[in-house]
Amino acid sequence: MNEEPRSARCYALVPAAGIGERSGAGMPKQYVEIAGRPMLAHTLAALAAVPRIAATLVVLSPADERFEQALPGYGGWVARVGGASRADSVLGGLAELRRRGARDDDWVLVHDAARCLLKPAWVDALIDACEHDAVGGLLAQPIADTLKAGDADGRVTATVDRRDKWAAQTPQMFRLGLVERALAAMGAAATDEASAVEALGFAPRLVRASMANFKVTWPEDFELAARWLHQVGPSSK
Ligand SMILES: Nc1ccn([C@@H]2O[C@H](COP(=O)(O)OP(=O)(O)OP(=O)(O)O)[C@@H](O)[C@H]2O)c(=O)n1
Ligand SMILES: C[C@](O)(CO)[C@H](O)COP(=O)(O)O
Repeated sequence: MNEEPRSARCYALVPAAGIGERSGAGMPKQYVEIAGRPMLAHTLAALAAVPRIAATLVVLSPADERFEQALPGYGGWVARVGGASRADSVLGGLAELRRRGARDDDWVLVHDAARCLLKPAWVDALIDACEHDAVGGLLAQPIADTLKAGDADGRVTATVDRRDKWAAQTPQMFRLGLVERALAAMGAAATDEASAVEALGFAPRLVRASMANFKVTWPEDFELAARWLHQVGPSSK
């Protein structure tokens, strides 16, 4: 079938099919209320405030029974195609984007549901930096602390040179065709999209964001995120 010519679009894909084990919340952490709204609602609001994103797809677990109650009336794209690993969930979402008309050369910005402090301005900075790039890239933050390697007993085994080290964040922005091929090749071992793309021999662009774009992972992170949202307010710019 011949496809109508059009310029590349930007889609967002939000993997939200995890169980949040490390958070200790006793429920998938994306539904824990932070500053009066489920974490996932904050994340989706930030993406919705980026006009260059044509549509956002939320990837849920097939067993998810909370979404409709947590985000009543949500009008965006939702698909219950999550898998056992984050990479599986993203791959399921990419196939769903194709079913909804996305093409090989469209950009996909994969963003963790668990990074609920995202600011639209950081997403715009990522798109500005990557939309004419041959590979794509990711938000990231240079490491500010001295970096240690440790053993199973919690003892330092080495101090690691941090000068060229960055903490990878999301969104991570790649062409649909490239990131799909990369994740399919690497499978569940890919903890982010960039590592899969790197394994194909490409060098994704690092786009500096902020430590505030942290991933709510541990129990204490909920309070940190709530304080931020109460003091700074929801992500509108
Ligand atoms: N099988 C999976 C695992 C993770 N994720 C999503 O990937 C993002 C980042 O993963 P992480 O912070 O590790 O979340 P969880 O897997 O839920 O947490 P944990 O590892 O503590 O169980 C989250 O938005 C999570 O919902 C997903 O969609 N599908
Ligand atoms: C994608 C990610 O947030 C980049 O830092 C991270 O790799 C997710 O890791 P997790 O193992 O799912 O916590």
